[in-house]
Amino acid sequence: MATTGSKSALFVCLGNICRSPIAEAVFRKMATDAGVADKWRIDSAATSTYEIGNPPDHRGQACMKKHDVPMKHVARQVTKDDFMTFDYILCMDESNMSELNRKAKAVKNSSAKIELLGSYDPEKQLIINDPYYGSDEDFEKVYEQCVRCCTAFLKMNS
Ligand SMILES: N#Cc1ccccc1-c1cc(NCCCN2CCCCC2)c2ccccc2n1
Repeated sequence: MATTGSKSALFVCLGNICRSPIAEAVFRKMATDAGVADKWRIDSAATSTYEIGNPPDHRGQACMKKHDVPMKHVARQVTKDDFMTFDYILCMDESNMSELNRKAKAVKNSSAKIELLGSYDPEKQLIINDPYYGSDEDFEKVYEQCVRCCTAFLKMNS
């Protein structure tokens, strides 16, 4: 019997051009491949205003093309509405977490569960580090961590 429950996940990082669009795209491909994409609202956002309106970083685009994962996103900053409408807000590091918790305090009825995406990693790599000043290798590590974490997160919510 088809379940009607729909769920929602917002992936967040500092600029929404490196880590969170990769996580969003990886999770969307997994949900699609599992035949449950229509049950999910999936998006990504930034804690900062640094890159609003920009596409994902070219190094991340190259990484995703290499792994045949479609990625199409325009950077945006997290909104008060996000805290009221998403079930999960999944972020990358402690700085994202503290910034999100600070923002959530200013939202009257914030209901989203704010968690580190890395808390789902079976290899226990809790933090997904910012690759902005890094190499293609660092983007590959972000991708591998997102695959492990999104696999576990989808399984837990299926
Ligand atoms: N900040 C920091 C930081 C610290 C350690 C490691 C990486 C970063 C870092 C720096 C970025 N943009 C350069 C500075 C931006 N300007 C900072 C001052 C206000 C005006 C904007 C990033 C942009 C997009 C995604 C991730 C980024 N991450």
